[in-house]
Amino acid sequence: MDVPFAKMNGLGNRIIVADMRGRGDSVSRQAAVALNADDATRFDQIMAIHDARADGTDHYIDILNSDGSHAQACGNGTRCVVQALSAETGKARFTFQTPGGILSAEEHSDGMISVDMGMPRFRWDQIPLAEEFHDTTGIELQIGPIDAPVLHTPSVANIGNPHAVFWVDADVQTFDLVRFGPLLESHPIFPEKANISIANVVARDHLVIRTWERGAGLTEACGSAACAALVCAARVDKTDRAATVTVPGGDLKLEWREDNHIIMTGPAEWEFSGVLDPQTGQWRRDDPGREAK
Ligand SMILES: N[C@@H](CCC[C@H](N)C(=O)O)C(=O)O
Repeated sequence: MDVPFAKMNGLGNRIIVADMRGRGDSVSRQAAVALNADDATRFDQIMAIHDARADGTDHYIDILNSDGSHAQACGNGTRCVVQALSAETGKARFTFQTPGGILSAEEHSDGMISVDMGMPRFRWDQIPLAEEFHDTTGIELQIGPIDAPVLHTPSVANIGNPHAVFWVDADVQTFDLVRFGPLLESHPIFPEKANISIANVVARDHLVIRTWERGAGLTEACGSAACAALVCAARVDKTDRAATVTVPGGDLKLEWREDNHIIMTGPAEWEFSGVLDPQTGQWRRDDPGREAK
């Protein structure tokens, strides 16, 4: 039976929110391939809303990357889920169980949405890495010629999902992330692969990043990568604990609170709604009158 869905985005991170409540299945890999084959529904992540599976939570959220792999966290996608559920219920606060843990989120009166992305983890076996590194603020990894690496010594963090952040003092757009990203994403040092970001600290309260996402490739925004860049910078005093992180799609406001929780605030945008078959990916619009603004 078909399910309602919304095509949305979080600063250009292409999100499909699928309403799987009341069903025992999730969106199939076949459906993901079919949706990605259509320009209108091509996505970076699918956020599948399921009935709650843990006390004190509103829903379980399953996260699918565009290559069919499952992710543990999706900051931009979580904001889209909040906006969709808030429009349906009139509620502003939600608690979700995700594969990466329990997330709380709130939609503010100005439409911005804050997500508590939980606490970062920095131990080598929490990222995870394939070998022991005592100092994860900069691990031995580089790309390019041995004597003149293009990118090297990344910081690593787990934000529910694994991240590597390479620091540069140049425009992040000038690095060939399309070439380097897939090589680094699947580097043997990352047994669960990794999201690869290039980060430029432009001020103590402002970073600019660009991300090659695990399982999705180059995206306009990656919320968990923005969180990784901030905490990796702040833990070595490159920045303060609160900063704006600029991604190609726009700005996110982040705060790494003293209680070790990371709060990410940003927008979500509805594009169109429809219904889809979660097994085949066949879909149709159901609300032609309510086109994106
Ligand atoms: N775009 C997401 C991250 C989605 C998951 C990531 N590709 C992974 O597999 O770890 C975000 O906004 O956090």
